[in-house]
Amino acid sequence: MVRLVNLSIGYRGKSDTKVVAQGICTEINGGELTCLLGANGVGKSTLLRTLSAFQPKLGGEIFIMGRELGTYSDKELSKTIGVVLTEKCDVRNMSARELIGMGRSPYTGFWGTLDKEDSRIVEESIALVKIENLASRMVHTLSDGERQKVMIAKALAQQTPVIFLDEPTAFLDFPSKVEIMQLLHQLTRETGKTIFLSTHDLELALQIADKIWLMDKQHGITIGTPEDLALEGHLSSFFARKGIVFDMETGLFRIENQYTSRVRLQGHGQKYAMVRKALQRNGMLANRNVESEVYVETGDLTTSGFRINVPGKPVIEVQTIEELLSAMPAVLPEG
Ligand SMILES: Nc1ncnc2c1ncn2[C@@H]1O[C@H](COP(=O)(O)OP(=O)(O)OP(=O)(O)O)[C@@H](O)[C@H]1O
Repeated sequence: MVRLVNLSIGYRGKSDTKVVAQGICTEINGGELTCLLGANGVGKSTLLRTLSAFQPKLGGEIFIMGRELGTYSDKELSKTIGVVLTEKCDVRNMSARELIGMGRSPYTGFWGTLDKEDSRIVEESIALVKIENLASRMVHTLSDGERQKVMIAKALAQQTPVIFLDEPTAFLDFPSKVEIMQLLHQLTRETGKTIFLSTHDLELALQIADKIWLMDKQHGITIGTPEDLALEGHLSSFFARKGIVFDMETGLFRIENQYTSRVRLQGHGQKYAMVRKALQRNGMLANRNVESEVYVETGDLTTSGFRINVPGKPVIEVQTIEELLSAMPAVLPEG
């Protein structure tokens, strides 16, 4: 669907040229959700803007459905690529439904009058993004997240085979982030669309994307399924920062804890997992393999409370993890 041949992107100034990335040779497949990840300023927006023909490339070629981007007319382009960028659109006196209707403009006549079929597609797009409640609102009264959803609906109404989105989940609350990513993923599956988006929502991308592009100043762009990137060590090295570790078991990142003491746990299931999490968050390395004289019986969901066992002392029983956390420092030697 999208093929990049030796693409260079960046900014041509009057006296100098700023190259943001070069030598990009790769493809974006149809029917797949591809997520572009990278640190602030690495060039994600520049790449998306270049692929959307909003800014000129520095060199190389961009083929969209077999044709070089430069050979498309504006009208052809608007029937081929739907774009959702981060720039705020300054529209006043227009309802969300009317703005979404503008997604139909490549198909309507000069006056932009929507026929029955256009209106049906607009309503369908509104329903897909689940913003029926926003459709009649004026665009300038919407919150950032609400407006973002409207822009996504507009891109859907445009019915293009390719959609590029720059940080579509940036302003959304967590359930909306998940919903939008799932919707985009489902669209690639059901309609064979090519959807390429940039995001800082790492965890979500790793769980939902078919392909991940890691963009990095040092290595350029590394591409693969989230799982291949994990196995090949790209994810851990890409996000190698103090305090962040890639957990191979879950395939997700977690915050590294600094442990000052250790304690053995006995138990299983959810209660075991939550006790482990709480103790580790508080600097106590805790699991069933740790060797320590003091140990905590977490029990399971059929038992109540938690039991702290200290050699030579009566068992301490507590009811909540909060109580457990306050009791532990007094019974646990450091180190
Ligand atoms: N108009 C411009 N002229 C010159 N340089 C620019 C211009 N716009 C952006 N840049 C620079 O290009 C580089 C890439 O910026 P870009 O906005 O593409 O990064 P990004 O990966 O999208 O970042 P973020 O995650 O913060 O949105 C940065 O160094 C930025 O300062």
